[in-house]
Amino acid sequence: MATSSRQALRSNAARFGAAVAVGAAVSFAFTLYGNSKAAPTLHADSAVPIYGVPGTAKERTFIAVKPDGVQRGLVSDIIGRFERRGYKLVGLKLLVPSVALAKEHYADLSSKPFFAGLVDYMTNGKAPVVGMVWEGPAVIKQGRVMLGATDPKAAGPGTIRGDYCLSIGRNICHGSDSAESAEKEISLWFGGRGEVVSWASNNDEWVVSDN
Ligand SMILES: Nc1ncnc2c1ncn2[C@@H]1O[C@H](COP(=O)(O)OP(=O)(O)OP(=O)(O)O)[C@@H](O)[C@H]1O
Repeated sequence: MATSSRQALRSNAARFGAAVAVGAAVSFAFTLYGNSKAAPTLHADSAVPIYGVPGTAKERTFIAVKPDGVQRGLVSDIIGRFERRGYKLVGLKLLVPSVALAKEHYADLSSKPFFAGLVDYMTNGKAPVVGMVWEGPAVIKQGRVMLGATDPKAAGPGTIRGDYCLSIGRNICHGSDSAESAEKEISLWFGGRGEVVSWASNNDEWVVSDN
């Protein structure tokens, strides 16, 4: 990883740590001087940006089941794999993306010969897209590992694409490939107020604790 990326992660983590400390202090003061009801679990860490904090347990990534995955009834399998791994679902929506959204999402591929077909396949409404935000340690990198290689013919068995696909043009899913992509894509697909929900899982103690 480049030094600048490491510094960015450290500074993100430091900012997150500071936000948590402030949140804890406010919560403590509330317990002492406010009414005695426990603080709600939802939005307990509302200081976290919707795209999460890379390099921490609050790292987030954008995962999508593309129209072929929805049409083929693979949504529950893909969600199930992330849930069983221990990742936390913090955003979920079903939509036919607009042409503008698909073009912005795939902007880096705009000069490719398959771009027009890719945008049409994502937006023509023959099936919707399921957009998701998943949270947990190293979820950006591990999400890509779980999806498998972009070209399913190179994807290993046990990966989503290795198990279910044959063609690069019908590879059923998408996952952010870096912290920068995750920030861009989560903001693009889940920019609306309240569309990403921070919540405390009762499993955290059993899944993400390092003792
Ligand atoms: N040669 C190709 N022919 C047709 N479609 C392609 C081709 N290469 C890529 N695509 C489509 O464009 C998508 C984005 O390609 P990209 O190179 O960004 O790979 P990726 O980041 O692994 O894929 P994704 O962004 O979907 O996770 C691919 O998932 C695939 O659907």
